[in-house]
Amino acid sequence: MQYISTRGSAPVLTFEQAMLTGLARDGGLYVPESVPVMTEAEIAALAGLPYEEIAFRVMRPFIGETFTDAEFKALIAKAYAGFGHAARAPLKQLGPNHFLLELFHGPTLAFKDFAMQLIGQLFQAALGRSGQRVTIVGATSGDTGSAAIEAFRGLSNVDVFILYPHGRVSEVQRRQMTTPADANVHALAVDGDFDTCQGLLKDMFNDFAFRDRVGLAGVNSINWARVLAQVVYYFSAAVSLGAPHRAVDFTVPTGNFGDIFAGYIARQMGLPIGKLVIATNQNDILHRCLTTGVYQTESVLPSLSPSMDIQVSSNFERVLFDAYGRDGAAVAQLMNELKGDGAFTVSQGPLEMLRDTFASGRVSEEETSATIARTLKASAELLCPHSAVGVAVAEQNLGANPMVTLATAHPAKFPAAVEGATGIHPALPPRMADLFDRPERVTRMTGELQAIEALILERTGA
Ligand SMILES: Cc1ncc(COP(=O)(O)O)c(C=O)c1O
Ligand SMILES: N[C@@H](CCOP(=O)(O)O)C(=O)O
Repeated sequence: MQYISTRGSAPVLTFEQAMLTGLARDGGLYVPESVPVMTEAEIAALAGLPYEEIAFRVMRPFIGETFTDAEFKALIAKAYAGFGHAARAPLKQLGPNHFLLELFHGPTLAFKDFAMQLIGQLFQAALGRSGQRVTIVGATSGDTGSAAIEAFRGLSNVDVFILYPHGRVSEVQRRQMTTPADANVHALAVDGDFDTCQGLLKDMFNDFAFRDRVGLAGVNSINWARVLAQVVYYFSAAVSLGAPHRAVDFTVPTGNFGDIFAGYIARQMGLPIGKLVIATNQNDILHRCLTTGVYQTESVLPSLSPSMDIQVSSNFERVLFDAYGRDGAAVAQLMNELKGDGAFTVSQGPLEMLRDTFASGRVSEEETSATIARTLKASAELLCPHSAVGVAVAEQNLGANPMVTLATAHPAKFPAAVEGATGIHPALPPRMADLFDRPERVTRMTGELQAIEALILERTGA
């Protein structure tokens, strides 16, 4: 299995190289050269298996020779051992044909743990045998950062720097990033929004001298391994609802487009997914793009669902690559327009492909609150605001197939939004009960690239 860049002019890599590389050197994102397809019998055989075994069977064809089967199974087992639910990703029924996939039973209470706990293991194994040292830099709107810190804290061959937008993450998210005492963890509060942080990260990857000097690695969903690990729960959910013998629809609260892109890959692998629905908050660039054909950035509006306050959805590039017939030059041209003008127009053929592949919907702040309140009343399920965006859009898209909405975070990560909607203050799990008593450690930064690079060089001694 080989990996190619969406911009067509970076070296072709193995799974291990793509995982450790993050962003391609031509600025593109790595994707598999071709997506392996599972037969109907292979998919049917997943029903009833433990999550870890499904993970092994779904991901194995993508990893090539990087790990033996026994090694890979052991790493998967370690990755999910700390989850607080035996099913890892349990399904709850919300209505006659509507299910919630709870993805928040990992150590940091968000879906990011599914991929981050695994790539923590994969990085350790790969770096352990090569003796290499890396500097992980991540951009976060709140959840990726805490999941990355949890997965990499305390490791001797990794430093982890997390850039988050100052004042734009929830207090629980901030404390999850600023309270770990490990010397290899560095939380940086940056003036700006998530797009500022992600832009800085991409600039670091494009600064080859810096990138090579610090051994830069990325754990955002620009890293293919992140997407791959997220493909698994589409399979586990769908087979428990009758796939491959019937199709299942999914609605995904969407920001950086990594999670829904994982659903797109699951469908390409042969999983019968009917509708694949993008749910956005008021930062609705993806919904507008599908509706009008124009991908036009606007300023990011702070919302009740801050982790989705994103305008530059990195993984959209991956689906554009397919929509443009895997023409890397055409994708590079669109991305240059985006960088220069803040917008691009999708041509007619690719737009039709996108519209055939995805449905979409946008949810206002009022609807988000109302959905949290309504769902609690109807189903006794307390939703986080991101999951509420998903449920609201899913309800507009219910059809004959079972609909699964991804519940991407635990309500206790966003107590103000949940309390505002329901009057209930969601409690953190007991293991995190002292989060507000732990001392914080954070460095405030302006959004200046050179200053951040200088700080990373100084802290790593590179
Ligand atoms: C809680 C939550 N829901 C949804 C999303 C959106 O996911 P994605 O960026 O993969 O589209 C995020 C951030 O990524 C998140 O943290
Ligand atoms: N919502 C995310 C934004 C970054 O997404 P990623 O999946 O690309 O890491 C966050 O919580 O940080």
